[in-house]
Amino acid sequence: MKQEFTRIAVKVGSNVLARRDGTLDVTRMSALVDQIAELHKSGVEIIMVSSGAVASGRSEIHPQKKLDSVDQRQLFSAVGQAKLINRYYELFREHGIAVGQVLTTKENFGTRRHYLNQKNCMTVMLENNVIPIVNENDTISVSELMFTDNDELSGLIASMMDAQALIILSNIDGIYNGSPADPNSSVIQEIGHGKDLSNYIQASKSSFGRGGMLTKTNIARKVADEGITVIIANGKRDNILVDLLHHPENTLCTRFIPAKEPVSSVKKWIAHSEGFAKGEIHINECATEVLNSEKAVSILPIGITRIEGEFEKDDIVRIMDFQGNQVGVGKVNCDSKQAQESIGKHGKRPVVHYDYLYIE
Ligand SMILES: Nc1ncnc2c1ncn2[C@@H]1O[C@H](COP(=O)(O)OP(=O)(O)O)[C@@H](O)[C@H]1O
Ligand SMILES: N[C@@H](CCC(=O)OP(=O)(O)O)C(=O)O
Repeated sequence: MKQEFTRIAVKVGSNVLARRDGTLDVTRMSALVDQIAELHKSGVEIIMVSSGAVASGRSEIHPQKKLDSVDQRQLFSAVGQAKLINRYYELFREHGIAVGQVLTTKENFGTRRHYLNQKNCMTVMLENNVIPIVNENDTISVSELMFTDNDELSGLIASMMDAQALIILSNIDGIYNGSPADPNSSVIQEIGHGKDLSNYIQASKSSFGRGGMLTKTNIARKVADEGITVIIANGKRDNILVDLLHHPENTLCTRFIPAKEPVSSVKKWIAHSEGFAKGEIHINECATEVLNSEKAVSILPIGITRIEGEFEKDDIVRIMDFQGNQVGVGKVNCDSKQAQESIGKHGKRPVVHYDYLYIE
């Protein structure tokens, strides 16, 4: 059978893997592993992003004294990740498939070198038929160092690995056009570019989830804008992964339609690096207009009105329009002092070159 996708990233949410009481649902894990093994054998390269470390550690350890939330997360994830990966390892081994663990942190996406090291690691794993199983290193990523949740991480991974599709498995069939609890609401099957979903999304999340549907939606949009199909589906449904790939038209899910224009890999990195921005470049009205047009333009000193923050050459900065709204992210060609000195001048080199500029 001809496959629509030959490289996919699959994110499995905590609540897909955890039972109501927080213990690891090994039956569900085993069913997902069977499906991934089937797809792998049919030639699809798969990168898994699996949550579940904290959830699986919680049921294993019962601390004597009350722990604060950071201590709890560190303790549960240290124990739970070992248990989780061990289960995956054994389950995939029954199919004769090798898996490897990749634990990462937000910091590892901040510099291009770390980014490329991670990419290389997962590329060599795929080349050797090893399935990478990625999770955040929850033992050391605490408070502001954390990803919003693993949806954010899965978006970064899909983009970094040039996946054709990102499948986000949660405990719900997709994005509903109202409260999922309301019998009158139904799953939105296709979401095109620029559709505002904010009215539909409730703040509620599942018992073990971290980010909720809002982060899923924001990430999905961004990733789809980079040319990657994003699918949100129910990981608790039997055979869901195989059905999504082999019978997409008959399988309930929400599908974000990808942008047609491919985005370069450097731009993909920049698009996801906003969290590392060191400063801001404010541009005038004319520069804002050109930037919003279809033209490929760089940020030139003549269009800059103000520089905020201190940055070095190659750092990431936010691009702000004349009304103070963020319009993009870019990698700077000079440090903040040089940028400051060049403001408003003609005939100078771009402060952010088009190749290193991502417009939102
Ligand atoms: N419009 C909506 N459609 C679907 N789910 C929604 C919507 N609004 C809020 N949600 C909630 O988002 C939850 C999924 O997000 P989350 O708990 O973070 O899952 P995960 O652990 O899989 O990442 C659903 O279980 C649901 O309660
Ligand atoms: N890294 C955490 C995942 C936390 C998280 O983001 O969970 P989810 O919202 O279910 O994707 C863990 O493994 O427990």
